Amino acid sequence: MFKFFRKKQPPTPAPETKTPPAPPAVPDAGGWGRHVEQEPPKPAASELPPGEARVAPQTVEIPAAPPAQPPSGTPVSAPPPATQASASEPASTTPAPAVSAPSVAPAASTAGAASAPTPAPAAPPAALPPAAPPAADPPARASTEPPSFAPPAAPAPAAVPASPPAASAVPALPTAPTVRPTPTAPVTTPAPAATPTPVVGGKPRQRPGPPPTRAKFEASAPAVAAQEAATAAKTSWLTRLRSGLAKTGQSFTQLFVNVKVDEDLFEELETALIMSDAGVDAADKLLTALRARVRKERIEDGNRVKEVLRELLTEHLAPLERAFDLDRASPVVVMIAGVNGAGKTTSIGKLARHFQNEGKQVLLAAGDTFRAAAREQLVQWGERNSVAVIAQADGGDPAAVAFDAVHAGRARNMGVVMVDTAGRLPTQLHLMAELQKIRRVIAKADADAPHEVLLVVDGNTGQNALAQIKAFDDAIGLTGLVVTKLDGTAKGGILAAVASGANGVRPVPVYWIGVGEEVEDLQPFVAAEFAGALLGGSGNG
Ligand SMILES: Nc1nc2c(ncn2[C@@H]2O[C@H](COP(=O)(O)OP(=O)(O)OP(=O)(O)O)[C@@H](O)[C@H]2O)c(=O)[nH]1
Repeated sequence: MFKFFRKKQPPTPAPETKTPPAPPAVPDAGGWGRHVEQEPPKPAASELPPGEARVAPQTVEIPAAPPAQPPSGTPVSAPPPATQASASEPASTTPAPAVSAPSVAPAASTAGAASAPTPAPAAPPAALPPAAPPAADPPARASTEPPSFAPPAAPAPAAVPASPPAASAVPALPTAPTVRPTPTAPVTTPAPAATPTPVVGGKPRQRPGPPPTRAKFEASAPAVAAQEAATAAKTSWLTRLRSGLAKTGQSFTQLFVNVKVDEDLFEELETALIMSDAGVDAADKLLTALRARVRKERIEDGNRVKEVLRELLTEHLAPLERAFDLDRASPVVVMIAGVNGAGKTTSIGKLARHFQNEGKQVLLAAGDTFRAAAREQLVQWGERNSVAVIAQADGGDPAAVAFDAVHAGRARNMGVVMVDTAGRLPTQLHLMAELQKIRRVIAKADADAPHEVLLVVDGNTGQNALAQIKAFDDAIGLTGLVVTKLDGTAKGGILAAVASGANGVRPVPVYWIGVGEEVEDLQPFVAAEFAGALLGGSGNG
């Protein structure tokens, strides 16, 4: 199904009702290409009049798909759909006809046609009839919601268009052809959360308090095996973390080789800290404390100085370490923001897996309605993890998507709802206002939400990350950070700068750090591990 979704359609006759000129086809329909910074395809939500007359394409649910497609032509014997939808949504979604494979594939065609918001996409359909504006009156969306639940369509587009969602007046997501011969078997999405098969550890997190540990990323198994697996995973993670931060680590390591402990060493350490993006404030603070310890303990051994520095750095970073509480609400609504290409969507995909491993059911909201590839990317992650995705066609209103997703998440007793948003620079004020609107609208669906507002920061951006954190924090009140790409040219010291509140930044907790593109490359931030890796030492497990 997803293959079909991804299939790029020639930008031609697809959605007839869609007024806006279909943007040119995106050269990179694979969905993984980094997109260029661009203007939004529509007036930012914030710019719309209060009654916002844009017709939001109807929100649809792109159900979780089974990882492997059945061989085409093979009738899929309907595994009694324990799907999310069936579990939580009553009759309407599960019904017999079984065949309906709407939203998804069509989304492909829609996406295909409209999936080219590359340069400066067209304005939204001005002429289309107004639809329930989420901002003005979000609750109204609920009525239009019943996101059609679609069993994954077979890849090959065939002739049988399935019944489309509700509103056909809206360009919405068309229907999905399906190949299946027998209408009996809803090739149903293997209910993700309900059936914690491959991915899931199954047991809810017993979290209160303790610092994050790696063990949780291991699937549950017999105790011993799980323990071993956890140990192996941890070792592997530390190795990756160290290798990600190797550049900085080496520069510190060299300083301590056969070194005489004197003022020259402190000066070199100060330079190394500043070069690592730790900033002057953090460097001063750390070295002042280090000098004091060296004096007090009469340390003359370079390795011991390094150990002490690691302890001090750990203490310095500790306030940023915080366990992510998955049990505080149901669902925990997580809004994710960041500049373009920071790694938001990828991180959401990884986190979805991690949360599943914690025994939580996850629902994703494709709130990046600006870049078609972003939605496809999210759907792909959803497919991998058997997680449903709430989406709209291109040009949809991200706030509406967020609203619908939170609403659906509550109705279905999801554990976590993660809302992706389009990348934006803090200087794009109208887009920052749009982000604020998304946050407000989420709160209309659930007064306590979003429970977490995370900023994804590319670790390679160095000191510029501080400006990003401050701007996003001012705009939407961050509750946490995800720092990605620490495996690249990142120097890692930026976290020390955050911890020291450099440049007026609030020391926002760092929930996760990423050192690669694989799921296991995103792990909870643990101050001691990070300090060890940054200094090129053996890190503290
Ligand atoms: N090396 C490395 N690459 C990463 C990491 N996290 C994300 N990426 C890659 O960064 C690229 C951009 O990631 P996305 O998730 O698309 O970023 P985004 O913030 O959603 O992008 P926009 O939607 O354009 O704003 C992708 O190629 C990811 O695979 C990481 O920790 N390390």
